[in-house]
Amino acid sequence: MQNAYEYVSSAKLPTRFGEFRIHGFVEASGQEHVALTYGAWSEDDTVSIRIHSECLTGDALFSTRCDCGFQLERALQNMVKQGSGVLLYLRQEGRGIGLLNKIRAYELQDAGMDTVEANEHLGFDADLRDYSICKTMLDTLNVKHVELMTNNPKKLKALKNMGIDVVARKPIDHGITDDNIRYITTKRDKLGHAFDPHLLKGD
Ligand SMILES: Nc1nc2c(ncn2[C@@H]2O[C@H](COP(=O)(O)OP(=O)(O)OP(=O)(O)O)[C@@H](O)[C@H]2O)c(=O)[nH]1
Repeated sequence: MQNAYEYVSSAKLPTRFGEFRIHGFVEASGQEHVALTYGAWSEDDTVSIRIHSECLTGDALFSTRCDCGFQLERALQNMVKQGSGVLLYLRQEGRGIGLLNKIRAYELQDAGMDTVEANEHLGFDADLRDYSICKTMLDTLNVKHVELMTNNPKKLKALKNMGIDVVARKPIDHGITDDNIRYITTKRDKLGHAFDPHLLKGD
């Protein structure tokens, strides 16, 4: 493989929400990522996108410890409702520390630490994610102008730094539960996420 990131192949992906296409990408390290697309656009259009980092527990195992699964579902539903959109699904589990380290971090959180303290106790930064593959993915999918579904300012900054025109941010305040309210307020207070204060009034 000559480039740091490469497109591999695409196929139909029917889902419970509608029929998407799935596009595979690989890093030089061998790490695999996927994008889902719904509908069609041209280069001048602003496309609604979600960049979502892997969360096996939330996305596939129905966990309510975090808001990940709720946001993933809402993002796909939004794309279908709007008639088009792109999901960049990045395989950087646990904000980059990996699945088993996330479970170690959960054990520390069960004993009283917050999500940032737990990462740091394990010797990791609070957030180890890298968004550089998004440029290859968006270029391959002919997306130049985006509306990003996120509450995370780091994702907006990363896209702008790689030359993507971020036209707007669309909040994705979905899936706040009693189980994840501390996780969400810690994201707001320590990681800089934007949340509608009305949704967090009970914290
Ligand atoms: N280390 C760690 N990672 C977690 C924890 N809970 C969830 N995660 C991970 O956090 C990441 C959340 O990713 P996203 O949903 O893309 O993004 P976000 O930073 O919350 O930003 P939004 O776009 O606003 O949702 C996933 O990789 C999850 O696996 C936790 O307690 N500790």
